[in-house]
This record gives sequence, structure tokens and C-alpha cells, in this order.
Amino acid sequence: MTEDMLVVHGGAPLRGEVQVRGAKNLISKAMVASVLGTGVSRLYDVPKISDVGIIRGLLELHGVRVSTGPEGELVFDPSNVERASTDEINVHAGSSRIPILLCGPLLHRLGHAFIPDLGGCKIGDRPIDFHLEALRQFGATIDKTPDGLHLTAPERLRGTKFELPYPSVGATEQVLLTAVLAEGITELRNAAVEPEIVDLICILQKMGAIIKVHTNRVIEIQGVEKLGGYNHRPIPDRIEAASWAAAALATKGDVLVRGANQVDMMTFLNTFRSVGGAFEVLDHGIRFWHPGDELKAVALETDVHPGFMTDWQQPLVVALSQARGLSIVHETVYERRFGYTEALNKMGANIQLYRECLGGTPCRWGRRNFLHSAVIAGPSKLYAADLEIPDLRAGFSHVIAALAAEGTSRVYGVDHYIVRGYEDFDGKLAALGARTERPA
Ligand SMILES: CC(=O)N[C@H]1[C@@H](OP(=O)(O)OP(=O)(O)OC[C@H]2O[C@@H](n3ccc(=O)[nH]c3=O)[C@H](O)[C@@H]2O)O[C@H](CO)[C@@H](O)[C@@H]1O
Ligand SMILES: C=C(OP(=O)(O)O)C(=O)O
Repeated sequence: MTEDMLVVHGGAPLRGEVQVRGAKNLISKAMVASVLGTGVSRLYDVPKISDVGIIRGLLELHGVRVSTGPEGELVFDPSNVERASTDEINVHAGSSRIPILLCGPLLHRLGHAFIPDLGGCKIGDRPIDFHLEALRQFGATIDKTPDGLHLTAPERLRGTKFELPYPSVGATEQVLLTAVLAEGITELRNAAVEPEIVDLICILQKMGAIIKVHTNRVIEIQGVEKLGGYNHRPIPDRIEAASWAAAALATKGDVLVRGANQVDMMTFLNTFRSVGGAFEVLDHGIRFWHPGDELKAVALETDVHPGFMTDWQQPLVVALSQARGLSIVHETVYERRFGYTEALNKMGANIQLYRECLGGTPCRWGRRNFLHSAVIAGPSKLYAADLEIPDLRAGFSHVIAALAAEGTSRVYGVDHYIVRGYEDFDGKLAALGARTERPA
């Protein structure tokens, strides 16, 4: 499909400024949280990305009135939450993972929830067993049918004690969004504590929830009878910020990422510096640049917060292909997050994948029968190629590689994938001096 294709003339460093707005991985959850309230909620700085449109559509099907204000403001009025037909909901089947988080809010409001097949990036099996087990413990009944999940809770859900086998972001959000209106106390052990989760807790607290974050990943939620609305400006997107930082490094450029927040990116910044990248933290963002010296190889493992995010590795690996020596990236969160390396190799990179847990510690997952360690030998000269994007973050890394390469590449799948997480992608590339075109 040529309309989904970006032509990239490589070889020019990215230079200039981009602005990041509210984090993709918070915005959609904040939208879901609005359903829990009886009052109007206002979310500011919402980027124009496709996941927002999908969740908006689902909320509207359930009777939430959504309107837009200036500069990315979204307003939610959930006073008339109602059931939607499975056929209508199924229009959104396979489009996002967020619908699973509607379980608790819809059960509280309606006693029933229908969840279509989930979508999201195909970067692993991505089961929802922790979600379903937690919901059962709250008292929900779950019926899996070929068209999706039907959940019922004829009585008020009850608080519970639950320990996650792994600090899953989605399952932690599931528990939070369910426990806030459940009867009694919920204790969640081994919870995820990503900045996006802390921001969701802030939103719920604004709505009237009582949530205590203890040490050692323990979160205690005291259920309340009723929640109101919220006014919230979300944390900036630290994945997008790191993506532009990696793009600056890989193209030997200099990019000021307005809105980038140091505290949410500390681990990334340490790695960026270890590779040889330079940055300066400013009041309104972070400037990232290639200082001219040869980049250095590093070993890193992806991990839950405060570790190195799994969503940061794909863009950074393009820069690592330009570093001298052997870099190791051990992916411990998802089983199949190296799909993009095939394209980089086609362009001249030297990346080998291994089933072993390379990098230091064994994979906490136990799922070792996957190619989840990458060894990147550099520096490699990159040449243009025709590339097919396999998922969102991989897509960004394809585009960076094309920008760093010699010659003209064609990148397919841009509008399908990149638009899920990067607002005004073409506009931002143009602002940074990238030489890209859309076919006529
Ligand atoms: C929309 C959103 O916020 N997406 C992010 C979210 O995804 P998401 O919330 O889906 O990621 P999780 O933290 O839940 O998944 C982490 C790991 O746990 C496994 N797992 C998860 C749930 C479950 O019930 N059973 C199970 O086995 C998954 O297969 C995966 O291997 O966190 C990931 C980890 O930071 C990020 O890469 C994604 O960008
Ligand atoms: C994996 C991602 O998102 P999702 O969970 O929506 O698929 C991502 O943002 O990189």
C-alpha cells in the first residue's frame, strides 16, 4: 500500500526541536478511569494518536459523552454509562489492548462487561491470565466465548489480596481500576510501579480514591462508595522522548525534546551517556546530541521500572549499530521484541539473536525458548532498503535506520503502526530537517 509508505532519503543528521505530549501509555488508561466517576473529567495535552480514537469510540459506545477542547483537551461526561451491543463493540476487536481495562469500571457501573478480542503490538504472547485471575478474586464471573469475554458481577465486587507473578503494568492497572470502587481493602503485591502507573494513581486520587503505595511493590487500595471526576495533565511520553534521543544519536544530530522529563528517564539517560551520547537537562525539556566522538558498545537488559524500558531498546539499537565493539541487549519483558533486527541486518547492521540469556542475569521469565538476546557488532555502515514495519517501536527504529543510512529507503506500514504512538510524525521529521516524502 503506497499510501502507508514513507520515502526516506538518508544521510542527513536530525537537528531541531520536537515537543512530546501526554504519554500514550497513560492517556488511554486515564480515559478508562473517567468511566469510574460520577462527575466530568478533563484530560489535557492529549496527543493525536490512533489509540486515543479507539478508546474514545469504545467509551462513546458505552454512553460516555466525549468532547474536545483547545490544545489537546478531552472532556468526559460519564453520567449515563450504558450497555453497548457486542456487535458494536466488536468493531474495535483486535485494535488495542486497552479494552481489557474496562472490566472493572464497567462491572462497577453496569454489573456487566463485554470485552472484544484484544490487539496491541505482536511482540510476544501477551496473555491476560493475571488480569482474569485478579477479576475472579474480586468476585467477577468470566465467560469466554468465540466473540470475546463476557463478565458479570451481580453484587458489588469485593477487595482482595493478590500477588502478581510478575509486575505486569496492565494487570496492576486492572487491579487499581477495579479495587478503587470494590468493597473493603485490596492489597496488591509485586505491583508494577512505572511512572505511568503512579500517574494513574494520581488521577484516581483526584477522583476520591484512597491508594497507598508502600515499599517493595505493595499497593493498598481502600475501596470507596463513589468517585468524582478529575482534571489532569498527564506525564510526558518518555518512550517518544527516548526515541527522538536515539534518532539524534544514530543520525549524528542534535535534538531538543521539549517536554522530556528527566526523572522518568534516568535509566535511559545513564545508558545514553554510557554509549557516548551527550545531553543537557533544561527547564522545558532535554537536549540530546552526538558529540562527534565514536560511540561505545554497552550491555543492557530491559526490565520493569526503574530498569531500562523494553520500549526503549528498539530505537537505541540503531545507534548501537554505530558503536564500536559488541553490544548486548537482553530483552527480559517480551519474548519476541527483536523482529526489527532483520531489517537492520538487511541494511548492513551485524546483529545476531540468541536464545541464551546474555547480559548478566538470567531471564526472570523462565520463557527461554525464544531469541531474546541480541549481540550487535559495530560500527556498521547502513544502506537504504525497502522495509516493512512489524510493530510500533520497531517502526520508529526502521525510520531512524533509514535516516542514518546511505540512499533512499521506502518504509511501509507507517500510518498503521507509527500513528499508534507518535503524534504528527511526518511534521516532526520535517521540523528536524529529515528528507522524507509521501508518494504522490
Ligand atoms: C499500553 C501499554 O501501557 N503498553 C505497555 C505495557 O504493556 P502491558 O501492560 O501489556 O505489559 P505487561 O507489563 O502487562 O507485560 C509484561 C509481561 O507480562 C506478561 N503478562 C502480562 C499480563 C498477564 O496477565 N500475563 C502475562 O504473562 C506479558 O506477556 C509480558 O511478557 O507495559 C509494557 C511493559 O512496560 C510496555 O512495553 C507496553 O508499551
Ligand atoms: C507495546 C506497546 O504498546 P501496546 O501495549 O499498546 O501494544 C508500545 O507502546 O510499544
